[in-house]
This record gives sequence, structure tokens and C-alpha cells, in this order.
Amino acid sequence: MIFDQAEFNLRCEWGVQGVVQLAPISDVIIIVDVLSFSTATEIATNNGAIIYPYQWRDDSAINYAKSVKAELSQGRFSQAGYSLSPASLTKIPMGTRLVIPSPNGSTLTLLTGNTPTIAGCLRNCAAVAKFAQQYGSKISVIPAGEKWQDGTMRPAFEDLIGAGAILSFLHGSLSPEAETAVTTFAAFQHDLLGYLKKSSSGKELIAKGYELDVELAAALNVSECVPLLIDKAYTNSSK
Ligand SMILES: O=C(O)[C@H](CS(=O)(=O)O)OP(=O)(O)O
Repeated sequence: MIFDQAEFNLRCEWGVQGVVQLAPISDVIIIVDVLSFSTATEIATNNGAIIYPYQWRDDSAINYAKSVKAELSQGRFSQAGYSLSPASLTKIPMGTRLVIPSPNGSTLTLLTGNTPTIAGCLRNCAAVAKFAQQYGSKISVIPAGEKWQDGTMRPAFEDLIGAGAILSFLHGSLSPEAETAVTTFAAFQHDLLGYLKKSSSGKELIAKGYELDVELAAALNVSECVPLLIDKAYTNSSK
């Protein structure tokens, strides 16, 4: 196949088509949505919470939360309660069951089928890479990207950097797409916070008062937490 990078151990492709092309031929798949789903999931599961990804924030999300006996997170820019904002989750109690609708990270998570799925970000890049290798040598890393207003995918700087950080800790042959991510990470590694703040996604969050989210997301390799998807929920599997 031309588009599945099958001749390489370590692959990298964007968004929905990345999952569609690569999940069926991978031993494990890593979803990278640095701002904000993967970072939020790392922080919440590191505290012992159980995170249920869900695609839409609508009435069906309310029913879904009830069906899994979980709380439904608030909207991204809510001033109170748990949300996609990583800062809102730093004190989430152990055992909290939380549904997080997200247009990018959650949506991609729900498309991976039977392929083992991990949420990765800058904070847990080394731990995720180490854990992923137990599944086999065929590892796909998916930078989630963001959405333009028309619904099309916007490749996002922070997700390419996050994918590169994880790939840089993996061993095996790199596809050109994966090597691009590794090289990009290496080029910006010296000032991740500075560049994240200047990136489009970072500027959007800072303009809305969420600079702390950018700071939390830029912290490199500070967590051993590995959010692994089991029975439709992410929990920390590094314990
Ligand atoms: O948290 C985010 O940045 C987005 C929400 S939105 O696109 O700004 O509405 O979700 P994510 O799926 O984490 O990219």
C-alpha cells in the first residue's frame, strides 16, 4: 500500500486518515493531541481518574455519561468544573469517572478499533514510548491536529512536536513522515514553552486566559503516566 508507511516500523500520519490508514497494520497506536486532549488525559489519569473519550458535546454525551456512570466534563472554556483544560484537572480525585468530548483527541481515539491505543503528549513522551514497545515493533504515532472553522483539519505545530518527542524515544526504522516529526522536535526542543506560546494553538489559549494550559502542556518528560485505552476508557497503566 502506498499511504500506510508499512515498510517502516515507526510511522506518523495526521488525524483521522492517519488512524484509518495506520491502525489496522500497527501493533499499537499513540494519539497525540498536546492542546489539549492528550495533556488533559495524562494529568487526569496520573491522578487516578478514568477518562472516557467522546466525540460530541451534545445531548448524546449526557446519556453516554449516565451509561458509564461518569460525570460529563464542562465546555473547553468553562470557568468552573472539569474540562479539556489540563489546569482544571490537576486536582481531580482518584477514581473520578469523567467523559471528555473532544473534536480531535477523543474522536481519533474512538476510531482505532482493536489496536491498543495510548494517549501521548510532551509530558509523558519517554514513558509512553517505553510502554508502547511491549506490543511489538510496528508503532504508529498520530498527531491529531486541530479544526479550522470549516471543520477541516489544521495540522498543529504542538502535535507534530509531541509526536516527534515520542518517536525520538522509540527504536526502529522511521518512515520519512516519522523522521520529519523527530527532526522538528529536535529543532524546537531547546525552548518548547516559548514556541508553544507563539504557536497558533498556544496564542488562542493564551488569548482566552489559558496560559497555564500551555505551560502544563510544554513540560517535557515530567510524567511516568501511560494512559491506555481499556474498555473505552483511559486509565494510567504505568502503575
Ligand atoms: O482543547 C482543545 O484545544 C480542543 C477543543 S477546541 O477544538 O478548541 O474546541 O480539543 P482537542 O480535541 O483537545 O484538540
